[in-house]
Amino acid sequence: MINIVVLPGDGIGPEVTAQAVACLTELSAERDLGLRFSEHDFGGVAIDRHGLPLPEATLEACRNADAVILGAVGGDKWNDAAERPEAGLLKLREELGLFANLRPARVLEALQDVSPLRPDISKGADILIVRELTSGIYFGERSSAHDAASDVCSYTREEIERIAHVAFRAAEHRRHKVTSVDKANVLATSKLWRETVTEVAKSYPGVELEHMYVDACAMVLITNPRRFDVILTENMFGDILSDELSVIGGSIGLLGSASVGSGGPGLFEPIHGSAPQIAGLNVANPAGAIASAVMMLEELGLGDSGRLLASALETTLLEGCRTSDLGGDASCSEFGEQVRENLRDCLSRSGAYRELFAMNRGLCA
Ligand SMILES: NC(=O)C1=CN([C@@H]2O[C@H](COP(=O)(O)OP(=O)(O)OC[C@H]3O[C@@H](n4cnc5c(N)ncnc54)[C@H](O)[C@@H]3O)[C@@H](O)[C@H]2O)C=CC1
Ligand SMILES: CC(C)CC(=O)C(=O)O
Ligand SMILES: [Mg+2]
Repeated sequence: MINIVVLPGDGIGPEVTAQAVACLTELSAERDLGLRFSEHDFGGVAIDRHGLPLPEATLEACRNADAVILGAVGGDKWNDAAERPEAGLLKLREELGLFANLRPARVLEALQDVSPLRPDISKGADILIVRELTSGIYFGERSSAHDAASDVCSYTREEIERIAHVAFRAAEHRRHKVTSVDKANVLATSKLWRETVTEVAKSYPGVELEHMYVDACAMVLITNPRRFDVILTENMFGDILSDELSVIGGSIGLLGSASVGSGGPGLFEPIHGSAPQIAGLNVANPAGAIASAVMMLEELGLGDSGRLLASALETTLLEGCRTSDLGGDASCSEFGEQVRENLRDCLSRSGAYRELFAMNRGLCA
């Protein structure tokens, strides 16, 4: 049995996670994966029901899980809460030791027409952002008085080393290039970042390292995205750059992510937020949540099943099924149902192949 905790969260979170979980449920039944799901309160909905965004029971369930699926949290409704929903998310990432956030993005041929960039600029762009997730300014001390406020940004060498290793290892399986993004012309943390990444790079002679300032990177992402393979960066820069990157491929609704770290359960969530303006309308794009489910299957060692789901998702987009963020009129649930339809197709073809291989093996024995 594989125990998956589902945290639907707020806004469009429940709508998109429902589609991802429905895909996984079908896949699990067909391939006998033994996935078992349990839902828990998290974010604004947990503030309403329990007075805080990350109740102890939810945290305990996550700690005991094999993987955690999250929708998104937050919304203006909780602006004045003692602890905001987003604070619960930071705490969950920290408690689970999830220091590495992997955010892959590709410009799919099927969606080239919705990329805001000219095809000669964006065609074939394929980038992995490796974002440090449990340190930096989001985790530093905060102070706030009537006329002044401060947020402290700090990094240790060890925190930079471990995330740098993740990026270099990923690049070894991709196109062998890491662009480390910082603001080392100004920030002390960035100077340490650059020095440490340069040192770590020596252990990966087959991977090219370049350094780039974050302001320049924001510009190059939209003028020449194909020059990037793996982008390695700190927490806040990675948060901002990944939203920018998502638009190159058509919509923020497309991107999934995996947060992993110290060997416990990973957290799998789309990169977008709770999009309160479109919540409850059944129009959100669930592709990012489904892409996160694909990453979860890979992380659980179920890569074959992950590839089937990825293929069903890509076929759905190829067929022209699109939610409104991509200029289409499919609803969130219609898009999810189409992915499942294509998944059934992939499953029956993979079943036929399995039978054929078994027959071949029999013939060759
Ligand atoms: N991981 C998380 O739980 C995150 C939570 N948030 C929270 O979400 C709330 C809203 O934040 P925003 O800045 O508005 O960011 P957002 O990502 O929720 O929305 C930005 C824009 O993208 C659109 N959008 C987002 N996801 C979409 C989808 N799946 N399909 C179609 N359109 C989509 C929204 O309608 C909006 O126009 C805030 O409370 C914020 O703190 C923001 C980012 C991540
Ligand atoms: C609470 C925020 C840091 C969430 C967010 O924007 C993200 O992780 O992308
Ligand atoms: Mg973000």
